[in-house]
Amino acid sequence: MRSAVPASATRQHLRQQTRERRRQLTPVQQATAARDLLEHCKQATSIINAQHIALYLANDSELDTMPVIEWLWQQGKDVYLPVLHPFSKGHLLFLHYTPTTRMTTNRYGIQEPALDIRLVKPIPELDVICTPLVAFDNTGQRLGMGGGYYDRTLSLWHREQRGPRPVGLAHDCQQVDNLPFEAWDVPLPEIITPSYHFRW
Ligand SMILES: Nc1nc2c(c(=O)[nH]1)N(C=O)[C@@H](CNc1ccc(C(=O)N[C@@H](CCC(=O)O)C(=O)O)cc1)CN2
Ligand SMILES: Nc1ncnc2c1ncn2[C@@H]1O[C@H](COP(=O)(O)OP(=O)(O)OP(=O)(O)O)[C@@H](O)[C@H]1O
Repeated sequence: MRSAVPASATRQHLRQQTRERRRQLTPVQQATAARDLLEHCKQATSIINAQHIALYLANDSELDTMPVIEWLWQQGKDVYLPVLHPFSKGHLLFLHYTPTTRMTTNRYGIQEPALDIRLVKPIPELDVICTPLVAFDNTGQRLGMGGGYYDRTLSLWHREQRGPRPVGLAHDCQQVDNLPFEAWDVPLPEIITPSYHFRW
């Protein structure tokens, strides 16, 4: 008989497993992955047609987005980064990011723009939100770091398929067979990895 393992325990276990796999990538593999990601992004209509694009700065062996960000700047696109909301727990703000933006380190050790109200972009005005993730499956289900930050950010998309379009970015080794998901988990309409552009 199968014993009942709570979904939360399985999710936690999957998080640990895929984060560990990602950490095994060598610096050369990371650099190659970042370059291959850029090549896919250059072909992605969702990105080509967007002007206001949110990305993230890599942390904990996540796929490095810096080559994509530099290419977007060259294309004259506006790039935004997530900032932990100063008082609305579990929510993100998105701030304009340029080569001269003043940066700070948030409570998770991730680099983010220093809070400046003038740089805040209301979420509905973003065209695309490139989301970090810890694991994904072959239906576009996504498992994040566990804070629910992106699930909240993408709730409009989830409910009504409007607002900024989410595009997941991940290493190939973050794909898993079966992701147990919860009602609030937002399935992604596309995920770009170094080797493939998934669309659902
Ligand atoms: N690069 C990047 N930026 C991002 C995210 C992300 O996944 N990647 N986020 C996506 O939501 C938000 C931050 N969310 C996070 C949620 C939980 C933990 C976390 O549990 N970190 C520690 C343990 C706690 C701690 O150090 O205080 C860990 O690494 O285990 C980190 C980030 C916003 N910025
Ligand atoms: N739209 C939402 N509104 C309110 N609470 C939410 C919402 N989405 C998620 N949550 C809460 O956030 C918590 C963390 O969710 P979950 O474990 O799915 O995060 P995650 O997808 O791994 O993280 P992230 O989205 O930050 O990358 C859950 O306890 C859930 O109740």
